[in-house]
Formats: sequence, structure tokens, C-alpha cells
Amino acid sequence: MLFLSVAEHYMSASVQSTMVDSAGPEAQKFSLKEVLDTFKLCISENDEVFVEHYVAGWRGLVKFMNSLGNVFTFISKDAVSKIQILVNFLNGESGAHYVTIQSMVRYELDNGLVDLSKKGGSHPESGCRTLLRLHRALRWLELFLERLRTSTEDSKTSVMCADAYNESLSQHHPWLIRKAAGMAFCVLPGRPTFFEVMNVGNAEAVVAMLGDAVPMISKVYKITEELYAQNNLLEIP
Ligand SMILES: CCCCCCCC/C=C\CCCCCCCC(=O)N[C@@H](COP(=O)(O)O)[C@H](O)/C=C/CCCCCCCCCCCCC
Repeated sequence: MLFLSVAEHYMSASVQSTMVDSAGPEAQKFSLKEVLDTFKLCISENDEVFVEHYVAGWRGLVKFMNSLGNVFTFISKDAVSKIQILVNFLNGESGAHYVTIQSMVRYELDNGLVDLSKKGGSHPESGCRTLLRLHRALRWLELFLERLRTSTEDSKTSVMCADAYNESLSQHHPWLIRKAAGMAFCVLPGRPTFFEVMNVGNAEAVVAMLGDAVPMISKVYKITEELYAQNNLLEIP
């Protein structure tokens, strides 16, 4: 628990006080279908990614996280903080430039709004940097959901989650966060509870819906990854 408290303290410094999700408990109920539908809306006909639906997808996932208990708060707070930064850009005076990830990248790069190196720049929370953090987490999600989809009744969510994390997001986290995340994974509920919280129906229905969700999430990830790679944005500090 020590690691979790330290990590929560570490995170709280960067978490904004205005939370994105402030509705009542019923509005907070998670539905995998809702998340899937939102990620489907993310991609335009010409493969642009809508920021509005991207953050809405993450909001849905945060609902899931919040239903797992307080031990995961330090993780969901960070996601909420990053969602809020992007929502603020979308609702701000330059909002028209933040409609898609492609237009955001173009706008921020053309106007020198991204700190590309560690040396104290004046845009520590650019849209590009913020979205990159969620983008890396999306890879974890893709790997985790694929493991969940192909899992068997006795598979452990903690192991699937840790394996997906070690294969992706952990490479971008310092030791303390890795340890705290590792401890949080140990108290994840089992596969039956996970499936129940998804509000889809029986295990077969969950697996079928995951079969739709994973390629969709994969596509959003791939488009973003290519865009960031083309613009040398994959390592923004
Ligand atoms: C379909 C249902 C099943 C899956 C539901 C998953 C629900 C996931 C919801 C939220 C995921 C959290 C996303 C976390 C974003 C992390 C972004 C990040 O890397 N932030 C770090 C870097 O930020 P800066 O300091 O550079 O601004 C930050 O330091 C990290 C802080 C918190 C720790 C993040 C640990 C991530 C573990 C991800 C696995 C979550 C396990 C949940 C299991 C349901």
C-alpha cells in the first residue's frame, strides 16, 4: 500500500481540480457497447480521428475504472486530468483546430505550441503531448482486451493486465509508477466480475463484442501511431 499512497501523492500534484465526470452514479454506469460505439465514431471516412469521440471513449473507460474501487483512483485521476486538458482545448478559442488529431498536430506544430525537448518550454501540456499519453495507454488497452477476448474461465485478469502493461505502457513509466501499477493489478477482480461490469450479457456475448472492439481500438491506435511517427512526436517529454 505504501507504493500506492506515494504514487497517489505523486500524481495528485498534476491532477486538475475540475473533474470531467461529475454526474450521478447511474450516469457513471459502464457499458462496453457504449465505449465501442464511441470508438467507432472516432474515425472519419478519410481516416481522421475525432478528438471529441476519442476523449468520450476514454471517459467511458474511466467509468469502468471507477467501478473497480479506490485503489485505482490514482490511475483514473491521471486519465481524467488528461481528458480534461483535451476537452479544454476543444472548448477553447482555438477549438476548431482540435476537431481531429490530424488538425491538432498540424496546428500545434505550425504554431510552435509543442515542447519537443525537455528543456523548460512554455507548452508543457500541449494537446500533442497529452494525447500521446492516452495513445500509449490505448496500446495497453488493445493488448489487454485481446487477452481478455481469448482468455479461458480460469485466466487471471491480473496476469493479463500486467502482461499487457509490461509489453506497452510500462516502458514509458518510472519505477515508482510501475511498482504502484503492479500492486494495483494484483487486486483486480476476476474475469467473471470483469465480464459482468461490462454490461453486455453472458460470456459469449462479451467475447463477441470484444471481437468488434479490439479491431476498432487497434485502428484508432494505428492511425495515431503513424501520424505521430511521421511528425516525430512519439517521444515528446
Ligand atoms: C473494456 C473494459 C476493460 C478495460 C477497462 C480499462 C479501463 C481503463 C481506464 C483507464 C486507464 C487508465 C489510463 C491511464 C493513462 C495513463 C497515462 C500515463 O501514462 N500517464 C503517466 C505519464 O503522464 P505524465 O506524467 O507524463 O503527464 C502518469 O505518470 C501515470 C500515472 C498513473 C499510473 C498509470 C498506470 C497505468 C496502468 C494502466 C492499466 C490500468 C489497469 C486498469 C485495469 C482495468
